[in-house]
Amino acid sequence: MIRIDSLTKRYGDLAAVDDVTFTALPGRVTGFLGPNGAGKSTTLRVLTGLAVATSGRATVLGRRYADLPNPGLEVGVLLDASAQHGGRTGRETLVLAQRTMGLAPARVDEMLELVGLTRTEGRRRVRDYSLGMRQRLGIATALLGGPRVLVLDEPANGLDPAGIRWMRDLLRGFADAGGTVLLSSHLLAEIETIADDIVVIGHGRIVASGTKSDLLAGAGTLVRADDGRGLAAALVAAGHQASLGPDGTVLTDADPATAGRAAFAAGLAVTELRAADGAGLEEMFLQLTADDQRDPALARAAAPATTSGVPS
Ligand SMILES: Nc1ncnc2c1ncn2[C@@H]1O[C@H](COP(=O)(O)OP(=O)(O)OP(=O)(O)O)[C@@H](O)[C@H]1O
Repeated sequence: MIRIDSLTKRYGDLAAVDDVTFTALPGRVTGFLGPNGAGKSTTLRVLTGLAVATSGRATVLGRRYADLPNPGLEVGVLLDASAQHGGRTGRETLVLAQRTMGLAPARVDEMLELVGLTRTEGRRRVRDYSLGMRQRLGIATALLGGPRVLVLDEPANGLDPAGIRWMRDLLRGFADAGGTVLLSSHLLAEIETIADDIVVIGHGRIVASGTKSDLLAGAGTLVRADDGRGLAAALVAAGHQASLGPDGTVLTDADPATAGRAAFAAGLAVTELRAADGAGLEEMFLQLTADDQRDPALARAAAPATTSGVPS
């Protein structure tokens, strides 16, 4: 289990992470979702002891990362696949980690095989690896010590579609076997296909979190009319929460039939009406995390779908 508790990390005046609290549970894949600069990497860096928190606490399996005697045996970490030493071969990279962790040498070849790097590729220098191959090597290093927890920052970067499917299956299997997976991404679609629980961060703050199904179920209804502003006002006047998105669609917490009736009562012709589902989640993600598009009404509309943390 991973616990992030009232975590704040400041760089001068900037609160890169601002009072963030959430939990990643065993047996589940938790997606940590946010746009560029939202504070995902900073949170993961504090969690893995690479940055010091200004306040609050981050623990893995009940302890701070720095207090784990042989961390690689407890938690596998991949924060930046391109940061691996370019002058070493993939195999050497794994051998070094294997010796540092005090593992049997056979683990190296097992891991190369597991991540789909051939013997020939294992003998090539990392500087000659594609980004996708570096991700695979990074995942091999993370899994080497047989940890119960995985922390991955944008692990799908550089992977081709088959690679993404491979990684998804690998992480699913890891969680199904009782492991805890926390992975970050700025891509909703990626998180949506892989995660059981989703934590959305924007401008250093958690803006929504819960199970994926809760977030999807609470995504509401998307309605469009020629007069979007009038439509949003009519829905609010009828007692619903509604917000006008940048593309003219209105996201409301009313069900589709109720939203359609409210528009009809206001004399507005509806040109599109559907359950928001994933589109609603995307809309919510975009609006809750982008300063210039943020709309307090939408934040309120999203509120019933959110919880203070991933349910335990
Ligand atoms: N060492 C640092 N010094 C100063 N500011 C920093 C430092 N590290 C991160 N920041 C700032 O903190 C904020 C959060 O950055 P962070 O890298 O955590 O975002 P992110 O969500 O991981 O983004 P991305 O998806 O682009 O990787 C950004 O405004 C970034 O510029």
